Amino acid sequence: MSTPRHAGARLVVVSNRVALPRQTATGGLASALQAALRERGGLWFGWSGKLAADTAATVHRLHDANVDYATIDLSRTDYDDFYTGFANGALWPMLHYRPDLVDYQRSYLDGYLRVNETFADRLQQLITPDDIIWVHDYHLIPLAAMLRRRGVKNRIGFFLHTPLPAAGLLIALPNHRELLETLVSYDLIGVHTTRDLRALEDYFLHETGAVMRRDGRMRSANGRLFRGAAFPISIDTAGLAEAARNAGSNRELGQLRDSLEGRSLIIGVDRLDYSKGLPQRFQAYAQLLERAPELHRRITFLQIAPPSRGAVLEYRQIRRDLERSSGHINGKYAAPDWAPIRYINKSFPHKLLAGYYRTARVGLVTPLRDGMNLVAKEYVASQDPEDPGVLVLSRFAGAAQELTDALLVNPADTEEVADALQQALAMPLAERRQRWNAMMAVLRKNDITAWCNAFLQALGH
Ligand SMILES: O=P(O)(O)OC[C@H]1O[C@H](O[C@H]2O[C@H](CO)[C@@H](O)[C@H](O)[C@H]2O)[C@H](O)[C@@H](O)[C@@H]1O
Ligand SMILES: O=c1ccn([C@@H]2O[C@H](COP(=O)(O)OP(=O)(O)O)[C@@H](O)[C@H]2O)c(=O)[nH]1
Repeated sequence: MSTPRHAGARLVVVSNRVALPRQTATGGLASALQAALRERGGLWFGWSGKLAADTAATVHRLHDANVDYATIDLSRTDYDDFYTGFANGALWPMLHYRPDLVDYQRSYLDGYLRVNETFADRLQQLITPDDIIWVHDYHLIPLAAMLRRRGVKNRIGFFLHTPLPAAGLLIALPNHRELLETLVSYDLIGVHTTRDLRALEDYFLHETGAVMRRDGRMRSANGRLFRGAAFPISIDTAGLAEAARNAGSNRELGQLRDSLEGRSLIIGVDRLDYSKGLPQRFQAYAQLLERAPELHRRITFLQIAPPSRGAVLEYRQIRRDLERSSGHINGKYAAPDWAPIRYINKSFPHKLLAGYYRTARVGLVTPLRDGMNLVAKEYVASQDPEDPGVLVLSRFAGAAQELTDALLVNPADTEEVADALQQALAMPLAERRQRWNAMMAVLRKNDITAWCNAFLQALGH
């Protein structure tokens, strides 16, 4: 076998969201890349998460545990147009099959392109010709094209962390071709699942005039060779399992356990995002309470939902809706000594979450669409092998392609979700173990290191 070109080369990761040391990373991209980079080392370049008078006036440098960080601030206007406006007001809903929520404005697209140009300028000053560059997510689609225009010849890979809908939907995005065709400047485009890959190839072959070659690469209309492939992202499986094992002495975990007084815990952990299916999840839980009075006082549903992207209208709306709906459920079913739902708009550190997951009899993960959903994988990895809990998982999370031993549900079918909750709560130990072992085998094989190596191996060839 030939030596992959990436062997020994420095890895330069570029993403909008960067998990700076000692920050709680609420978002799968940040959690996953943090784990991948700590293992392999390299440079991580992206947004600092802060606003300043001017975009990228300074490049902030930091070194911690094998990783160099280089981050830039954004001006208020660039944050509004690039992050809130185009990336999360137009691209995110489109990529999550919600064209009805797309708020497309030319000024947002201009801001998006402007920030990508700034990323290209700053990045060019940080890289050397041997570096392998790995760009992440929908915020930075045109970055490679902009780097190529500046003469950068390095291998450049791209990974899309969201789902990719079918071409028939993508073409509803104004100027889709100008934007998406820039992807051909990458040497490799990674997506999570084979469904996303089919959509990618279909888009290029049928909408842009690219052709598929015998070796699996595509040739774009302007003659560039590039390739798409599926790499389901994963977690630090062994690390999570260890954190969950060791969480026992944590004071906050002890407080949660004491407060349960022997009740079975159902846990949900999601950014407060309309793609996560939270209103439907709350409705399914209410249906369970309605149909199974014998479960009253015997179960508690803990939903952790840190606020996210609050500058986008839909995110503020969903927050209000869920406050109403959780209040309604407690108002209707609670007793003086029992609240059926605990709903928390706060983020928790990974290590504590691992203990919470292990305490929960059921992990409830029901996004309407999700690129992968790392919470589903973290829940499984955190379980006690002797007494594992049950994962109820949406068919429309990328994770469902691998975690086929979860109880798979359609999140829009709230009766089905209520059925699955009932089944999970009553599941005998032997079946729980058998399902957990099967899922854990998948996660041991495809952990974050395997994911990172698979992508870089493919990019190196
Ligand atoms: O950076 P934010 O705007 O605060 O949002 C957090 C991240 O959300 C999305 O995460 C995705 O990546 C996960 C890992 O691949 C995946 O499991 C999940 O399904 C995706 O939703 C977004 O794609 C990231 O860019 C954001 O940083
Ligand atoms: O309070 C919280 C909530 C979430 N997360 C982490 O945020 C990530 C969420 O990733 P996922 O892929 O499930 O969804 P995303 O938010 O990226 O769409 C997971 O690693 C969670 O452990 C966290 O650390 N603290």
